[in-house]
Amino acid sequence: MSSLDIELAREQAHLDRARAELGRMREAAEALDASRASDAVSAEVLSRVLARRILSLQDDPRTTLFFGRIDTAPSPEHREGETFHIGRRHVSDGAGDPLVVDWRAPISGAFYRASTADPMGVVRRRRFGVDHGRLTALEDEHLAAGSSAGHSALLAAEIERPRTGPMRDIVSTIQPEQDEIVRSDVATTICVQGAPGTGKTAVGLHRAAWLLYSFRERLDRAGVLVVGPNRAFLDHIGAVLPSLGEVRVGHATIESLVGHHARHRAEDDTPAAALKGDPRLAEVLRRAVWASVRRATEPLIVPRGVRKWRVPAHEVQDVLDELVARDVRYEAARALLPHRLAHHVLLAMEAAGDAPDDRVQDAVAKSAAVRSYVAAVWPALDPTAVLHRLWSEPEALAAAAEELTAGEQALLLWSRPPRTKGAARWSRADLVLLDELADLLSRTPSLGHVILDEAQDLSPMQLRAVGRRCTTGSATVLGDIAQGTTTWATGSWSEAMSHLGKPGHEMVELDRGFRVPGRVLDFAARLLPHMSEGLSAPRSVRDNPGVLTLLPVPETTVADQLARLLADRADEPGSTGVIVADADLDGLAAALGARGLSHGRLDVDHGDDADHPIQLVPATVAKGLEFDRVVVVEPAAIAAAEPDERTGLRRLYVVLTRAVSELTVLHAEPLPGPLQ
Ligand SMILES: Nc1ncnc2c1ncn2[C@@H]1O[C@H](COP(=O)(O)OP(=O)(O)OP(=O)(O)O)[C@@H](O)[C@H]1O
Repeated sequence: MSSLDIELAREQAHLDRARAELGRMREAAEALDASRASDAVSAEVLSRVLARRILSLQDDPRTTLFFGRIDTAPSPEHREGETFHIGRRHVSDGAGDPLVVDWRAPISGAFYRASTADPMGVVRRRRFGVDHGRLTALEDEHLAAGSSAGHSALLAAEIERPRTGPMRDIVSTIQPEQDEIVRSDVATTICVQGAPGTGKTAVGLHRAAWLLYSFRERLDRAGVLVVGPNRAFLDHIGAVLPSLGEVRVGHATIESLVGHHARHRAEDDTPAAALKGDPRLAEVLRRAVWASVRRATEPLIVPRGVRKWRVPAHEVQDVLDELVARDVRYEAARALLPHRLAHHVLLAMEAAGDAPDDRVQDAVAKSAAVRSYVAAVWPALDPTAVLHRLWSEPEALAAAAEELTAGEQALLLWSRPPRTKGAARWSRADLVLLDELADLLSRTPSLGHVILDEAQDLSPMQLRAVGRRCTTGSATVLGDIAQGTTTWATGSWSEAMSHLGKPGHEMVELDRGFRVPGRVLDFAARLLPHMSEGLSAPRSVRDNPGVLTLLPVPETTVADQLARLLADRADEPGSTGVIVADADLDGLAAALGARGLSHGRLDVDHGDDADHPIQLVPATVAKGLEFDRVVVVEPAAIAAAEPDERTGLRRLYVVLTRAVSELTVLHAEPLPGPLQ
């Protein structure tokens, strides 16, 4: 046996012991009896906590309990130094001593960040190779000052591994620059700009897991939410947090976030959609809501018994003015109004020599006279009624929209207004405005933390919708200006962050690409100078330079060529994505079906499906996804489907950067200029 084998056997013995102790921890949790709690409610809570704990103590035989280890330098307390095994969860022995420490524990930070330049008290970092739950290899890095940083074959193998099925966690190979983001303080809002495949999504998800571990009580209560561009993307990333033991993080698209006020049943044309996303609309809506508070022109008259009490209109107006000037929501102020008015009635009673008490004030506040007066001067509103009026009545819109030109107002008005708010066909952009209105009426509750992915595509009004869900919490905002494919995509992060309501954020850039191999990335980067100014070309850290094939074919043979290409690769491991202009998807799906090629479809509401190694992907759904092999069919058609040239090239940049090992570009039309 070599010394390496002996060491590996020792580590395997440690793993076996850790597994046994995890079993003991699970049995101990199973033996706890929730029914012993002092009352039924506590018993219910306790049994839920126990069930969760038992679940978290399950051992997954496919993985090991640890993937790394650090040895610390000797210290006065530990003359031999200490050893920590780093894994997905904490495991301790019967005496409470740790056998495995959670990757999120403070001590584990050194596993990810220690370097020869700054060893952080670590003398050796060990990584393990793993196969089917057993240790198969180990690799040591000596970090004592002066030694040179080595190349990690295990790290490289992890980065190079073929991709199948949904996204996996990267917990064993988080890079130092990524770890800094993951472990940023809970109060910090971070914006991460990064080229395709630099690990933004991975970092955001690991940050969520780290935050929940480090601030469990606060964040469990307040909630953590991941917001992504579409369902296919959420399905692609949806397994990462559960695999890290975090099952209580919500995942939402912008549409699902704002979609509870009404259903989306219509599409705006691009200029109207862009205008509805414009931040000036926030002021228009605010004015429309507060314009509903009328002037008090009549006195308030409250009959009680044989007497009638009177509050003059100017006194009522003072009450209204005071409530409007307070920084509270419309409905909250409305709820205060009856008592304020009743107070003035009481003052009138006292002035007349009566001595009314609190019960009288309550009764007056609830009286029919006060209620109908309040309904007249401060009417109850609902978001759909306000927006229905704005889009139907030119005068109402003009009164609220002084910052919009007449032409802009005309864009917003319905040509044939629906008779009632219930009959309105709301667009996606309308739903965001309805959400803004709902918040003007009653404050949206804030979550503890929001992870916002592909944030570059959000309109200012959408950013506000996300921002109001983390007013008292913090956010991690991930995106790439170069991948902005909406006409309202942001050109500046500081602007986007101010719409989100987080101007005091930290800005970080990731520039090491883990997905796309060098050849493919260089090809896609040719588009950059034609898309936006000042975007630096991304760098691939992949060992594999990748395969890039440009395949011009006669138009009539595109489907045949594609079918042949896919059939040739059918036995190779890993996933294949065929990315095609949305309008061509049905035709191509039928053509592949007719040629006997089984495939899945990643339409907007259909995520990763491991049963189908070949997926047909509409170009507008490809963002954020990745496949081992990608075939991009007819780039010119993909670019031409967008409303302008710049957006077309950006869409192309997104689809060309989805491949992990091989990109084939199949085209009958000439390639767009920069790619020729
Ligand atoms: N430290 C790492 N170790 C191993 N793999 C990594 C690491 N960081 C990122 N990856 C892998 O690189 C790929 C790209 O990561 P991710 O999807 O998070 O990038 P992204 O920046 O969000 O890309 P895009 O902008 O295209 O959406 C994923 O397969 C991810 O697992």
